[in-house]
Amino acid sequence: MNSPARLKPSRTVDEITGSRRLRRMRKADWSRRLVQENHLTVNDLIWPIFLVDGEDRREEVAAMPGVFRLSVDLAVKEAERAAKLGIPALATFPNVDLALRDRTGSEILNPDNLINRATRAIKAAVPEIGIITDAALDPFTSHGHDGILDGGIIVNDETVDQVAAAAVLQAAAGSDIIAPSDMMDGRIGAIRDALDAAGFQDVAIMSYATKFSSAFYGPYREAIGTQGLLKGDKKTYYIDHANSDEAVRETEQDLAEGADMIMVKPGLPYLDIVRRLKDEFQMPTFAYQVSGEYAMIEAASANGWLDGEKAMLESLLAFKRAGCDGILTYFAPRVAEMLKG
Ligand SMILES: NCC(=O)CCC(=O)O
Ligand SMILES: [Mg+2]
Repeated sequence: MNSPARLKPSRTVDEITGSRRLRRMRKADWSRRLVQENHLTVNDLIWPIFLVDGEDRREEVAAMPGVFRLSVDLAVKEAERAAKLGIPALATFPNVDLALRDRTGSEILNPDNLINRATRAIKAAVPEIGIITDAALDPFTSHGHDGILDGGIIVNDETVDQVAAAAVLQAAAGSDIIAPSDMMDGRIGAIRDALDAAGFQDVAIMSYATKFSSAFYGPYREAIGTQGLLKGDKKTYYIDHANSDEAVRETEQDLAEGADMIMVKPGLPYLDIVRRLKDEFQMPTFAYQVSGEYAMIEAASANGWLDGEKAMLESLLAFKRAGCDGILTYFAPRVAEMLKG
């Protein structure tokens, strides 16, 4: 019989590899640590947190076990914890009272809206932590879209005006980085102009340069309460997930308009985009490990189908390997605890 095991190879492994045996450096923990190329540290973490009105309120997001909507007082406590853990920055996302949502998302222009109140409270209590705010309309609109809806169309330019005005209010509340997630054309330049005109030259912009139309945002929509509201999809403004050149064009434009940092979203299924953008632009590059990615790891882990902790760490290190300078991740406090201990 011609069993493969019995075939005599014509060359030895040393002949085949030229004695370059790559397993040599993998033989022990110490040698693996010595040649490890990428590392995850607490400095790589941005923690997205969800906000809700009220006091002493802490509601778990059903599709995101371990993730909570927090009233501002509790968000301040979590910010204190994050700062103690060494997490550099938080990104806040509000679940706005339904009564305050309307067709144009006008509540985003309230200087005392949930985001701005949270920013002020956190900055007052924990000035050393960075605050990143999203100047996007979706938590504020009655239809869950990221723009002003007019005759069935998400109108670009009116949305940009409103987002730029909201960015100034967020900066005035103490936000350090404005991170607009809506993908309207021209928003980065408009926000930069508006911030500069208002004297906020030092407030940075992290562009959601490449936000793809994706099924992985599902649990987030539950978290901010837009899942029942959203009609249709966001394909007229988010990037088609079939495209990669388009992501380069979007990023080029946002950088030309004044973005200080760029972000890719979702994360893990889009590492090719991360690598491409890092190679092309050499800018501070981030990825958002979104709600659906978190939920997948958590669900599989809860079922005993994979080791959740290991999968979490592996996924985060993969972002570093792909070229990320940092990751927005709901795992941030858990990872920070682990890295500390
Ligand atoms: N503007 C922020 C998001 O859309 C987050 C999406 C997610 O975590 O699924
Ligand atoms: Mg763009």
